[in-house]
Amino acid sequence: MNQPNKFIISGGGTGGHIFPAIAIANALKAKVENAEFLFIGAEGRMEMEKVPAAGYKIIGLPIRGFDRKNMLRNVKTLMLLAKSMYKAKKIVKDFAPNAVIGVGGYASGPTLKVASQLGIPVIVQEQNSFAGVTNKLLSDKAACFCVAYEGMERFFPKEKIILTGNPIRQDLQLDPKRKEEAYKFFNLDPAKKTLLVIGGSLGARTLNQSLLGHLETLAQSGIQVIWQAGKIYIENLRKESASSITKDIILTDFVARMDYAYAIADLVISRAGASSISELCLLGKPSILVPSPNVAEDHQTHNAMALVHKDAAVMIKDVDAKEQLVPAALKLIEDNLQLSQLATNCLKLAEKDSAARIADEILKRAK
Ligand SMILES: CC(=O)N[C@H]1[C@@H](OP(=O)(O)OP(=O)(O)OC[C@H]2O[C@@H](n3ccc(=O)[nH]c3=O)[C@H](O)[C@@H]2O)O[C@H](CO)[C@@H](O)[C@@H]1O
Repeated sequence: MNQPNKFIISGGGTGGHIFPAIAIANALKAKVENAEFLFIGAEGRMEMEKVPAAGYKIIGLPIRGFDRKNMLRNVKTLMLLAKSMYKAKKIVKDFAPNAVIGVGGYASGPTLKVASQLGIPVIVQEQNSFAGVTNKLLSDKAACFCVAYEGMERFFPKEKIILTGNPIRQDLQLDPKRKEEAYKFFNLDPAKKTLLVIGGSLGARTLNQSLLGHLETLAQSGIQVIWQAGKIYIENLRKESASSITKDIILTDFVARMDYAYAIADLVISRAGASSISELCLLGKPSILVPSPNVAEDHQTHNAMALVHKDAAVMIKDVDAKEQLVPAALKLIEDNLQLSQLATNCLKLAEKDSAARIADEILKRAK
């Protein structure tokens, strides 16, 4: 019997949906000879850039989110939704995949809906402890839901849930050679401690303001910092921080080589997005988590608390960050005992081989 080898993967919007999608494709590629992939994303969103950079083809739908405040704008949004459904149907029919995988985000709604209408098996991967709107709407259509947290039967039928963990990019694995390369890559000093600051895939205003307010202290602390500010914040931040940025502070909009950044990080300050948390656990990185208050049902606090309860991370609330974050980080990064306890405890929470396990579930259900 021929092995299923054609897959559509749909979703995106932020790195938290896109990178798991790429990890799933890579895992399928490792298992399936002559595998063919097509990604379906939303026009103008991050996936249209990141997916081709990972070597996969993507087509964009003209879809966008509903605006709760501006009803007039939603008339246009409805028209775009109809257009997206039509376009998705044509793409799915033409490509004729053996399975369609949804990772959350606007584009996965129409794609998964038309796939299920066409009788193609649909598999959903939900990264968070709280299900996204699109994924919830698919609860009766999908063949299974690969999830990362317990208790997801609040959102999906119990018999369809499989606890796989979040698929993490394989290229993040640490090795000593990579560490050496990483110091060179960032032009940083192996003799100094390194603090990595990551505001999720888009950057985080609160983290930026917290660092900006303590820049002098940071510059004089003797540690070095990789500071990911986010595409929308970087320009202003460069202006505001110019006089205090030393060669020990690397300010960037986005870290393309997260493998290098993690490799040399003694401590990570991070938002509590699902993939960020899974990566910190898999790599055993001590962290201070500052959950975003701007996400559905405060799910980042739930994500963070799963670690805090096991003494596997420190949490600082968004409202306290400006005052407490930098002093807490400077204290923790010098406390080798606490750093190593946090590292050991978060390693215990890692779900290994998630991408390969999800690929197996997809292959079991593909037509
Ligand atoms: C504000 C918002 O809506 N956040 C959501 C979004 O987060 P967000 O898109 O920030 O996603 P995650 O924290 O889950 O993942 C971020 C990913 O981007 C990568 N990365 C990040 C920064 C960088 O400079 N370079 C880089 O490669 C990280 O290594 C990681 O793989 O999706 C997540 C998964 O559904 C949710 O849990 C978050 O609540």
